[in-house]
Amino acid sequence: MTKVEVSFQHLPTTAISDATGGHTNLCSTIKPLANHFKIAGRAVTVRLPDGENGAVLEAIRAANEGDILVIDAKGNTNRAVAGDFVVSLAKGIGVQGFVVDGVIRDIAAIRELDFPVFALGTTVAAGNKNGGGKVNVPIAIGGVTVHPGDYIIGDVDGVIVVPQQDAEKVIEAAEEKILKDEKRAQEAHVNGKESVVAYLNKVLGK
Ligand SMILES: O=C([O-])CC(=O)C(=O)O
Repeated sequence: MTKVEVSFQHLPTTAISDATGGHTNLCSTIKPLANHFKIAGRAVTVRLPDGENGAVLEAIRAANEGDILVIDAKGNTNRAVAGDFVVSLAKGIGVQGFVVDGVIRDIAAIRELDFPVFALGTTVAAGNKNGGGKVNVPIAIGGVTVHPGDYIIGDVDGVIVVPQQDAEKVIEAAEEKILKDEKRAQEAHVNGKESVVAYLNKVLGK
């Protein structure tokens, strides 16, 4: 794993969002399907025709260990982009998780596989298999453009895209923000109620 990947695995999404100004946070309707799901890795992108899911298999074949499949399913909530079988294939080759502007099925089995999926929700219906779709092209998902190889970081607070070329400066800014927040918490709590009041007076003015 690279130094950048290790850093993203340890940084909270909130600090990364503060560092990026929140401009590349996915729409909050894309949620982890279990609260403990956490991902940080590089994007393999998938663009699906509405209601289709065949290209997900091509993306799994193209992925390297630790990659995250980021799937533009056009917001379709009637047809699953994957179920537990497809997820088991992805897990089998070391894919870290899925981020989907759409839905999946077999959620109980996927939770049992402990495979992180971030999605709009679930459905019972399989996706259509008429073909089409593209792997590793620029996509738009949750209001954000994602290029293949961009960093994707997600947890229960949400999902963020960090363009490859911005990664190092975002990590630096996020680390600075964490230190600043720690200093602020220390100042506000060092001496019980008295220091909380002093902090509020400082911020709000007397
Ligand atoms: O075939 C599908 O659409 C997905 C599916 O059910 C599975 O992966 O188990």
